[in-house]
Amino acid sequence: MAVSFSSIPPASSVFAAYASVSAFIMLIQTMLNQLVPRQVQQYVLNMIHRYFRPRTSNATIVVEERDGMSGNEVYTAAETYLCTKIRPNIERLKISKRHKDVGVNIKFAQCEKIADFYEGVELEWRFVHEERKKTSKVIDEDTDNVLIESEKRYFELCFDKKHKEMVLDSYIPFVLERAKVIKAEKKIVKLHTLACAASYASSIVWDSINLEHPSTFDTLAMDPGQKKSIIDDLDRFVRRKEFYRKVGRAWKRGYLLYGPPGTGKSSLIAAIANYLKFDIYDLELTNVKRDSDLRKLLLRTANRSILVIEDIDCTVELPDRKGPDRKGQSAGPDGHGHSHRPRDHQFTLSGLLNFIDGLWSSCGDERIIILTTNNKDKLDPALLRPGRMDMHIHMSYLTPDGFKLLASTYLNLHDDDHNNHPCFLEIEDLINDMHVTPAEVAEELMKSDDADVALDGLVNFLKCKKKTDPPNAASVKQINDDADGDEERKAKEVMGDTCDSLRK
Ligand SMILES: Nc1ncnc2c1ncn2[C@@H]1O[C@H](COP(=O)(O)OP(=O)(O)OP(=O)(O)O)[C@@H](O)[C@H]1O
Ligand SMILES: [Mg+2]
Repeated sequence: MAVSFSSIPPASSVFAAYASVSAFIMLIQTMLNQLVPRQVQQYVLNMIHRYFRPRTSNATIVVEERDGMSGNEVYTAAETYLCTKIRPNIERLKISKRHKDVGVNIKFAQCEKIADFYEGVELEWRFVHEERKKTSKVIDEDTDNVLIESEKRYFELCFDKKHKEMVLDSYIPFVLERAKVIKAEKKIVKLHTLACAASYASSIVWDSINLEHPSTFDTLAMDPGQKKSIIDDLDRFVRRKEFYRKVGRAWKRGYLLYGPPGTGKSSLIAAIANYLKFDIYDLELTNVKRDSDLRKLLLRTANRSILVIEDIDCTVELPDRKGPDRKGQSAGPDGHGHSHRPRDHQFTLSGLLNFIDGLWSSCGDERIIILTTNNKDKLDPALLRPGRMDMHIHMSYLTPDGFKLLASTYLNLHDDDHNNHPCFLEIEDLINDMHVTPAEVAEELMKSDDADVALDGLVNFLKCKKKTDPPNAASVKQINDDADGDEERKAKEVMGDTCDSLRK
C-alpha cells in the first residue's frame, strides 16, 4: 500500500505557536551569528524548531497517484470511491468515456475537499493537483507505454490522530473493497477467443472483444429450483476465498452443462458471466495442438474468469487415457496414449485433466471452468469426477413454466394474461406432450410483434411438430425432472421403451 504518513498542524494553532516562538528564535540567531560557524548555527536552529514545533491532534495520510513509475492502487481506489461522494458544492470535474465504457468516468479537476464518515468518525479527503517542477516518466497501465507527466496528483486524508489504526487497518481496506465493487458494477464483460499470433514464437494467443450477449438468469427459461441452486452455488463460490485457502484447494469450480442443442447451455454461460461480471475465455480445442499450447494459454488468462470448452465431446478427438485411442495409437507407459510421439507434441486428455485440476490450474484465483456437451455419456468419466466438474447441470426441453417465462420476456405477457389467453392452455398441453427446445419456441415467439399472432403461430408450429415427433409425455417429464446422470439414463430407457412401443 503506497501511502505516506505525516502529522500536519491545523493552521490556527501553527500561527499562534510560531508567533510566540519566532522572537526567541531570532534572538538566538543573532547571538549565534556572532559566536559560531554557519553549519553549527543551522544545526542549533533546527533543534530549536523541532523542539518548539506545535503538537497537533490531526494526522494526514498522503496517497500519491504514482508509486515510482507505476500506478498506486490506493490512489485509483480512492478516486473511484470519492467520485461517489461528490457534493453539489464541487465546482469543477473532468468527465470522459472511452468506447468500451458503460457510463461516463468522473475525475476531480482541481483541488477539492471531500468529507466522509466511517464508523462515526469524520474524515476529510483533499484532492491536490499541482504542476511538477520537472517532468517525470510514468507507465500507462492500459497500454504499457511510457508517458511524460508534468502534473502531480495526490489525495490527503486528514483525521484525528487517535483513529490512525482504525483508518489504516479498517477504513483504507474498506475504500479498496468499495472501489472494487463500484468498478465491478461498471465492468464490461469480455469474451476472449483464440487467434493466430503474427509472430512464430507464440503461435496462438487470446484476442478479446466485449461480450454483448444479453442473456441473464431472468431471461433463462429453466426450472426455477435449478436456477436458484446455480445462483446459490456461484454466490457461495465467490465468497469462499478463505475457505478454499483453509482446505488447501485451488479457488476454482467446474460446471458441466449437458443437454440437447438449443436448450440454453451457451445462454447459461453468458448469464453466469453477466451475473458475476467475469470475463469468458472460449477455448476452441480444435485450435490447440499441444499440451504446451494449453499451458501457455492458461497462464495468459486472468483471475475472476470463466474458461469455456464448448461441445467437449466433439470438438476434438481426445485420446483415451487407458486403451488405444480413436486413431488407433496404443497407450504409452503412463497410460496416456501416444507412445510413438514425444508427449509434448500432442494434445492429450491427461493434458486437459492437468489443466483442469492439476498444478497448472492453481495459478490463478476465482476461476470457473465450464464444459458443455450434447452427449454426457460419451465423456471420459475422469473428466467428470467431482473436483473437476463439481456440478452437472442438465439443460433440457421446455416445460410449461419455461414457456411462461419466454412469453413474458418475448411478448410481455404476464400471469394474468396467461390465465385469460385462449392459446395458453393448449400450448402448455402441447409442450407437456412433446420434446420442444426453448430455442424453437423462442424463434416462433419472435415472428410477430403482435402477441396473438405469435401465439397462433406457435400453436401451429407445435401441432406440426407433434405430427412428426410422436407423443411421449412421460419421457419428457422424466428427463426434465432428473438432473443427474444416472437418473437421466433411466429417463432415456423410459424414452427408448416408449419409442419401441410406438414402432410396434
Ligand atoms: N433455456 C433458455 N431460455 C431462454 N432462451 C433460450 C433457452 N435455450 C435456448 N434459448 C434461445 O435459443 C438460442 C440458442 O440457445 P443456446 O445457444 O444457448 O443453446 P445451446 O444449448 O447452447 O445449443 P447448442 O447445444 O447447439 O450449442 C438462444 O440464443 C436463446 O435465444
Ligand atoms: Mg451452445
